[in-house]
Amino acid sequence: MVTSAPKRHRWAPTSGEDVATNAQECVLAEESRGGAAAGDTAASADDTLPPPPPKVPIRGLYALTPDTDDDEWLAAAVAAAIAGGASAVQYRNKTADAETRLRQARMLVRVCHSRGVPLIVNDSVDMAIASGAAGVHLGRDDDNPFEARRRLGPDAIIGVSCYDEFERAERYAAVADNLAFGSLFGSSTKPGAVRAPLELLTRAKARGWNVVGIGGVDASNARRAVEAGADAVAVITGVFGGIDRLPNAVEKSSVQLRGIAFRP
Ligand SMILES: Cc1ncc(COP(=O)(O)OP(=O)(O)O)c(N)n1
Ligand SMILES: Cc1nc(C(=O)O)sc1CCOP(=O)(O)O
Ligand SMILES: [Mg+2]
Repeated sequence: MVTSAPKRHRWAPTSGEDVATNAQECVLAEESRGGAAAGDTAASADDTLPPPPPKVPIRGLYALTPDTDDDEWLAAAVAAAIAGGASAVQYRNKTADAETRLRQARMLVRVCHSRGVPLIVNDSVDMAIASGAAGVHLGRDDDNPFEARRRLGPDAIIGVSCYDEFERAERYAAVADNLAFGSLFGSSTKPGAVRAPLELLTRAKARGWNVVGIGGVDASNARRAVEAGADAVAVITGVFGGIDRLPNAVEKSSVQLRGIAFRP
């Protein structure tokens, strides 16, 4: 289901100050060097993709991308989220066509894996395989998690959406690496999403699962999710914001959220 219109970002640097952000410098410098991210913002002749980092449980800040057709902004914003402390990134785009999604997923594989951060693809095992992603996130309308494990193997990260249903978590706990509950708070990305009580996080944590909280998480409420038991908070708006959020602002929101969400 389409949940939001694609966003155009008019972030391209127009002044020296705008350029002077870590993430933009990183992407632009790598482009000018012809380095790891050079082929990331445009079609690359080099098809080699960096492999995922070794699999570890997702903890702290898990950044999910907003819908956009602006590849340059997306690469810079994701690099900024990682510079700010995101420990995993999910490529989620509910409005782009398949060609755009594959191009963007492969681009983000380069951005993320070259920085030691896993890139998870939303919804589709095929897309995860085709893009060289570290794993996939599956909801109730997506591929079956058991089939996904069979196809992707033990090293892939598989996340499963559980909404407000503890029974769903019990069904998939054996095959999933992480189980997501939400929407914890009111979400502008998914305003109609069912609300999940924080207490579900506590129950899930007590079972020893890797627990992800999602939905309307921002710096004002992330602590409640973590105190209830979330190992990680999955965030779109609270990290990437609305249209035109500059990469340095993405980095700042990531620093703040990571500081709240990461338990040493
Ligand atoms: C970490 C995480 N949790 C939940 C979701 C939602 O998945 P789903 O219900 O399949 O909805 P869409 O994201 O596909 O609209 C998620 N993507 N990631
Ligand atoms: C993608 C998604 N899944 C949800 C769930 O409840 O399963 S809530 C949600 C939206 C998350 O975006 P934001 O951080 O902008 O609220
Ligand atoms: Mg889905």
